[in-house]
Amino acid sequence: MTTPARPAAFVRRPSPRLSEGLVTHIERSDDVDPDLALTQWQGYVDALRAAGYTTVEVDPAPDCPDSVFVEDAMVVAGDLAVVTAPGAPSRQPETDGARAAAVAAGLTVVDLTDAPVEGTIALDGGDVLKVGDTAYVGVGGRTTEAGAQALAHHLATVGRTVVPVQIRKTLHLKSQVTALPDGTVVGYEPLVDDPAAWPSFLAVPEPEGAHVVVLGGQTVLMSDQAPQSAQLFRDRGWEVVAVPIGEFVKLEGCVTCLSVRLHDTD
Ligand SMILES: CN(C)C(=N)NCCC[C@H](N)C(=O)O
Repeated sequence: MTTPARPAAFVRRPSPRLSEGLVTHIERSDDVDPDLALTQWQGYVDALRAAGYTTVEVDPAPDCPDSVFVEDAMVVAGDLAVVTAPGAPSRQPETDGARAAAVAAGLTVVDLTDAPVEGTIALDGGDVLKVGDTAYVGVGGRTTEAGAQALAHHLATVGRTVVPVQIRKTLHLKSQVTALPDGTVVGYEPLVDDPAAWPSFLAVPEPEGAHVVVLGGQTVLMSDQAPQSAQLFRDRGWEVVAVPIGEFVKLEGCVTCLSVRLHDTD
């Protein structure tokens, strides 16, 4: 067992079948380019490394078109990894590799479904937005009420509290909002179910501007498809690393979905 130096991030190489990935809230694009996707994925991984992350590759799952969106297969809080129960049947085989990687990384690994909860337990990691000791969980798309309750059961063991949030407009909660360390929730208003539900909401001018990965310090990673939002973050004192991820956006992905981050304080 080799525990990666932190900050670390799990990533998963795109499947050659990426273009067959699921789309729910957007129109299917007929020009997903697997070679360009691989180049963009490598650029994303390089950006994490340049920011000081140790990247750990989860074994590829070539038969799972959406497996590059590794965030959906596990939720990590501190040293605990909760292997999820993806809401889409085609994505359920992705969890075996995620579990193996989490075990190999020396994390304490539990299965979401091992929880004393009634009802159908389903949850995608993209529905879990962590802000301090709170995990907001989007319910209504891929994640069920029982899934949120099961996550609450597991995260309670590491002192975290789950707050369910109903979602309707987007695939995942993190498709509509992400958060800065001070609790500011960032979103593109037309795609946010209820901006007023967030105590500190920052509206950005582009859909892709809603997705930030805080790399530590004052740096955020985001898509290069949101230049005005990037400027807004710069004006607020953030350094922005912008990466091209357009091939993944065509499949309803964003910067958060392409990795699972492990921080000392997470
Ligand atoms: C925060 N987001 C958006 C995610 N964590 N995952 C995106 C998964 C996209 C995939 N085609 C699907 O439909 O499952």
